[in-house]
Amino acid sequence: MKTFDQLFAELTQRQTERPPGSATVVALDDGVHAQGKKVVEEAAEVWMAAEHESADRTAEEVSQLLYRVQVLMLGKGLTLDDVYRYL
Ligand SMILES: N=c1c2ncn([C@@H]3O[C@H](COP(=O)(O)OP(=O)(O)OP(=O)(O)O)[C@@H](O)[C@H]3O)c2ncn1[C@@H]1O[C@H](COP(=O)(O)O)[C@@H](O)[C@H]1O
Repeated sequence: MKTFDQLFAELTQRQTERPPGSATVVALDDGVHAQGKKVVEEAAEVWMAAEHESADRTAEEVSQLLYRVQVLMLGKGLTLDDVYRYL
């Protein structure tokens, strides 16, 4: 189990260290256009799960959306503080 901030720290490390076999490294190399499409795709899956599936399936889709949002943030060069200052 990990928090949003812990996942972001882990993905930041992936971006810096670029270990082989990392899905995040591949997603970052795909660029912001592909990263944005993944955000939209996962957002739609969250919506569909919320309307038609269980709470647990919805939670799983939300976790994937959070992951995709973090990848896009890293792709765009954003930090957590860049976002948190608007909350
Ligand atoms: N939380 C995630 C995570 N969520 C999603 N994904 C990636 O997203 C893929 C699924 O996306 P798809 O668009 O193919 O999903 P889909 O076909 O819509 O699948 P469903 O939504 O139908 O399940 C997975 O196979 C992973 O590659 C993730 N990849 C990595 N993480 C975490 O990120 C960290 C770093 O991972 P690595 O970079 O792989 O080391 C680790 O803590 C991982 O647990």
